[in-house]
Amino acid sequence: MKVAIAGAGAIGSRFGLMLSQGGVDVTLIDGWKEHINAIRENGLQANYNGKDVTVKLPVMLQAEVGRAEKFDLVVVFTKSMQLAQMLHDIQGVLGEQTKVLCLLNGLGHVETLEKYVQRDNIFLGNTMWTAGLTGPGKVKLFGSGSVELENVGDGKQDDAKQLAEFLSASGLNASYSDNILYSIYRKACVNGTMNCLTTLLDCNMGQFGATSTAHQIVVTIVKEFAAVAKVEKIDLDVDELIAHVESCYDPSISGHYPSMYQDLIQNKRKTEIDYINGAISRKGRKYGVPTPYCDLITEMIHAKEELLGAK
Ligand SMILES: NC(=O)C1=CN([C@@H]2O[C@H](COP(=O)(O)OP(=O)(O)OC[C@H]3O[C@@H](n4cnc5c(N)ncnc54)[C@H](OP(=O)(O)O)[C@@H]3O)[C@@H](O)[C@H]2O)C=CC1
Ligand SMILES: CC(C)(CO)C(=O)C(=O)O
Repeated sequence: MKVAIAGAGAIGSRFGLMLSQGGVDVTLIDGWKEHINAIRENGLQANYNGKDVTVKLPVMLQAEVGRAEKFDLVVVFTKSMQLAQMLHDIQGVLGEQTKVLCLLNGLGHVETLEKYVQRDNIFLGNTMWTAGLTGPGKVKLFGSGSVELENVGDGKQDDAKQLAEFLSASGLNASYSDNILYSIYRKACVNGTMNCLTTLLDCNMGQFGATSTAHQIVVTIVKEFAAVAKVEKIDLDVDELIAHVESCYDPSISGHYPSMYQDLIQNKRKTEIDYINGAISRKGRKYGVPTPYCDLITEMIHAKEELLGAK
């Protein structure tokens, strides 16, 4: 299977590396010139579970994708606000049969995907793998993770199951979910707590979890997500979700600085807050459900973006 990772930042690079080590023909596509040039010249350099590994992978600059050979599978891994542009730029390598798997954090990506990809070819999911960029062409990868995915098109369950098996063959620990909207909300609860709180408090997940107020803040935010999801007929199991969020304090991943922290604190880049807590605030307003913590967090992250001059 010929695979492209469209959006080969931190987590896209992890997937590229693991698939390549699993023997898959994988190409990285990204818009960041220095990053793509560094991988082209020196390979993708990873500190992978404490060992230095270099992997030679074909790369393409997003703006130069053109009409190269079609891929069988494209895994999109841009930031939420870059998704539409990426899908626009890679049209030339999407064939009639090309499956597009979206594992971005956040809510509302199907609407964007459907503007560029036929519904039958869209697969949606999320991942608990972690990754961090340490410079152009360089990533730090540790810990373990998982992927959950489902078909968006009717009757494409078998394709989704095969896709999960295909990813698992490279160690990505993927499974088919028959209720991916539930899983996406479940993952959004992790991002709606860990990502914004570590960013506002300038700490990693374990350090946040060790504070005396962590549990109460997590409980309140998860309850806001659950109240909004309920209006959409998705019944979140609040206790299980709190335990799931708090599994981020496990020593195997507690040292991770979430992707929002990497964006704003490390790289002074704008965040995905409007697709996470901001999405809950908007939905809450629409449905008449109060979401005071998500409202405040969204405003505070935007204020911090302004203070740090994020681009
Ligand atoms: N990192 C993680 O551990 C996880 C991330 N996710 C999700 O996956 C998606 C992708 O996230 P992630 O891989 O972290 O994103 P990254 O920020 O690492 O990469 C996304 C894009 O941002 C641009 N970019 C990143 N850093 C720089 C820089 N220093 N200078 C210039 N451009 C840069 C690049 O594209 P361009 O130049 O075109 O802007 C890159 O493709 C998001 O939805 C995220 O929430 C999900 C699970 C875990
Ligand atoms: C859950 C977590 C924190 C790591 O998978 C993540 O999704 C992120 O860093 O954005």
